[in-house]
Amino acid sequence: MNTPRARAMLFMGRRSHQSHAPHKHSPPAVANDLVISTVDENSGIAMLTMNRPPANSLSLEMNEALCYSLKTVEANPKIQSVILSSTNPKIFSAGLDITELVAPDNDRLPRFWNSLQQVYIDLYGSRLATVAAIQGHAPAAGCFLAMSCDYRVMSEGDTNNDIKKKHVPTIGLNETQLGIAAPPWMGQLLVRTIGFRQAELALALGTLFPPEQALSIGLVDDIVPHQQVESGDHKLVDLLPSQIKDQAQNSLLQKAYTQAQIYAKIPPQARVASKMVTREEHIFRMIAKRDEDTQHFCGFVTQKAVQKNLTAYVEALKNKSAKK
Ligand SMILES: CC/C=C\C/C=C\CCC/C=C/CC(=O)SCCNC(=O)CCNC(=O)[C@H](O)C(C)(C)COP(=O)(O)OP(=O)(O)OC[C@H]1O[C@@H](n2cnc3c(N)ncnc32)[C@H](O)[C@@H]1OP(=O)(O)O
Repeated sequence: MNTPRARAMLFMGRRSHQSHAPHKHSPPAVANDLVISTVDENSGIAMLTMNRPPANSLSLEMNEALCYSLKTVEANPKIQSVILSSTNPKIFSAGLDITELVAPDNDRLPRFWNSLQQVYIDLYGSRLATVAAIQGHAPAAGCFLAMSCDYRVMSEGDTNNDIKKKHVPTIGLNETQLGIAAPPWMGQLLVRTIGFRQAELALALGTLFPPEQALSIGLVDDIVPHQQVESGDHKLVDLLPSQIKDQAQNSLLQKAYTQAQIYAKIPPQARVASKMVTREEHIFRMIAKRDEDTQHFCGFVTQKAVQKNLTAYVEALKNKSAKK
């Protein structure tokens, strides 16, 4: 697998194993509205908008929809950049769908984990320039999605004095707060993003960072004030479906779009080659340990003590939501 040809194919949007019979890790071709895809061939920019209410949590189907949408956009040679965003103004993604982990089905659990691994392989190794537009919370695997992109722009949130309207999003790998640990490849992604010591602290404490702190440690590349702008000055907004059009008229997506334009102007071969330099080793190391990682995950999650923690956590989430 780790040959020059396999490496090049990974980053050119094709997987070396796809030329053979369907591989057990290949996500099935799914088409649904869990991820809304908007493509503007004139600018070379596309947008994938996560649309799984209430929290864009990552279920098996959501992971498959993300991979499918990304691959479909990648197959269009006119597209060079993609923006990853959310239809929920307050949540980018709440991370793994915790209900997948509670009293799991023996057959579905490894398929679920494989689908998450595939999101990492496809997104972190995409030939496209990827920009995360983080409008709301991005805990755990929500943070992982953002870290798998090339650039992260985060909204400062609504710091309105009215406490009811106030909303400050946070981002980070908070797994230890749930009594679980981020898998090695996810934790390593944090190390690669913010450096060893900051990551060591953040992983142990399960820190969720508000936008300014996230910027200061390099977890995001830019933050923008929460504000509406009069109108989009780019064509992509005009193409968006009505359900996200209003939301798109904001400074966050404008900024993400500007960054996507900057990437789209770089000669693609050079941009992709430079991405390979920093990412291929990490991706291939994960692929080599993929089955081991799945076994470890399934063994860990099905432990009695872990099940007890997770059940209590889901209960607490539901109670909190019911009290609103
Ligand atoms: C060495 C170790 C090797 C292997 C390890 C093995 C295994 C470990 C696996 C580790 C990987 C973990 C990665 C993860 O992603 S774990 C998931 C972590 N996610 C969270 O902790 C986020 C939980 N959610 C929240 O904190 C809040 O919901 C949030 C801040 C995102 C938004 O808050 P808000 O107040 O706006 O909304 P809520 O009312 O809380 O929620 C709205 C509804 O959404 C449901 N919800 C929220 N999050 C999830 C989720 N992650 N999964 C499923 N459902 C979720 C919530 O229940 C509400 O639903 P309703 O009750 O209204 O129906």
